[in-house]
Amino acid sequence: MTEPVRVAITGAAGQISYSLAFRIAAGDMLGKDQPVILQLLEIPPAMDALKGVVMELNDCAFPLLAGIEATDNPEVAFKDADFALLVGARPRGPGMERADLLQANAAIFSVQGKALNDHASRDVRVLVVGNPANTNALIARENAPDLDHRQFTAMMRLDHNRALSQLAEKTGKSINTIDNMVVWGNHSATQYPDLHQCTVDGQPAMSLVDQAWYENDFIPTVQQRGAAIIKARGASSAASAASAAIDHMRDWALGSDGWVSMGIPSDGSYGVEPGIVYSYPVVCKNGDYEIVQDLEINAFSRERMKTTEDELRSERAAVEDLLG
Ligand SMILES: NC(=O)C1=CN([C@@H]2O[C@H](COP(=O)(O)OP(=O)(O)OC[C@H]3O[C@@H](n4cnc5c(N)ncnc54)[C@H](O)[C@@H]3O)[C@@H](O)[C@H]2O)C=CC1
Ligand SMILES: O=C([O-])CC(=O)C(=O)O
Repeated sequence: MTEPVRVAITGAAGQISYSLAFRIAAGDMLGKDQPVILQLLEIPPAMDALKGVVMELNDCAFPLLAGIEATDNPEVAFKDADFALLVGARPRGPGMERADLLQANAAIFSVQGKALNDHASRDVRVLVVGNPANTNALIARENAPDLDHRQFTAMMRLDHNRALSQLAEKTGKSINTIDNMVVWGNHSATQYPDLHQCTVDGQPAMSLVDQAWYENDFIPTVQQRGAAIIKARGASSAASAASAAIDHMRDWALGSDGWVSMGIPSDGSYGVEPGIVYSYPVVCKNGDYEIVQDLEINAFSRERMKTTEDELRSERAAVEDLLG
């Protein structure tokens, strides 16, 4: 029998986790032959609700679920964790931008970065979902000096999947026919979903759509999708966010089928300020990720990549005091 791995989830009694924890326990993230121990973190007022989640997880009788730890102590939740999904944070409501959550949520990620540094497996892979995800990942990482920067990533996969879905719908083709989708930058309204590298059924995507649809429909729809869901549902995306988190971690651990978008520490590729957590096209293999290099970037793309980079620089400046 394969040894179980430890998967920590924060905000475990929240909306996203209500989907996420069950899918991980079912084997959707790490495969149908990999047992998992779930280490669930909540804040004290939500511990009763978390008890209910644990009861339901048990009631599913998942064969791969080798244990559950429910706690309000980050040091316990992250102990020996191989994977950490940092979901717990306040979500935005109607009319807010994700950056409005910066002050409310930033402190959570400095505490959790320290706890990961001191207690997690030395190979822990961290995905930050709680918003504003990129800058929260930066805060967590800067508080974990003993871990490699590359172990801290932010979720851009929901944006990537939204872009795939919009393009599939527009072209009438299935998602499987689309390759080389890219979303650059911040998980915010400045993100830049880029179709210049993308193909549908082997044909350049930009030859299948007109520039007006690309600029005035596709880009803003993907950028504003989170707000559209909040307007429609009265609450932020939950099942689709959980699904994207599973995609992100699965690909990182087991390898991606082509390009995916991940928020990762910039190494200066494409002229982006080193250190900020910026979304790049990456290929995952052998448990690691590598930025897709040498793409041709036209003036239209360059301008948008810069706008979202500038936003990340100003978010970083706003939390300077929390950076370790
Ligand atoms: N990166 C992305 O693509 C997406 C990010 N999000 C973000 O994910 C976060 C969670 O969203 P939901 O699950 O819908 O919110 P929710 O409010 O339903 O759940 C959040 C949970 O986190 C818990 N929590 C708060 N502080 C905590 C702490 N210090 N430690 C552990 N748990 C803590 C709360 O008690 C609550 O149960 C929000 O910030 C939301 O904006 C949501 C969708 C997509
Ligand atoms: O929009 C929000 O606040 C939640 C989120 O990050 C998303 O759905 O992309």
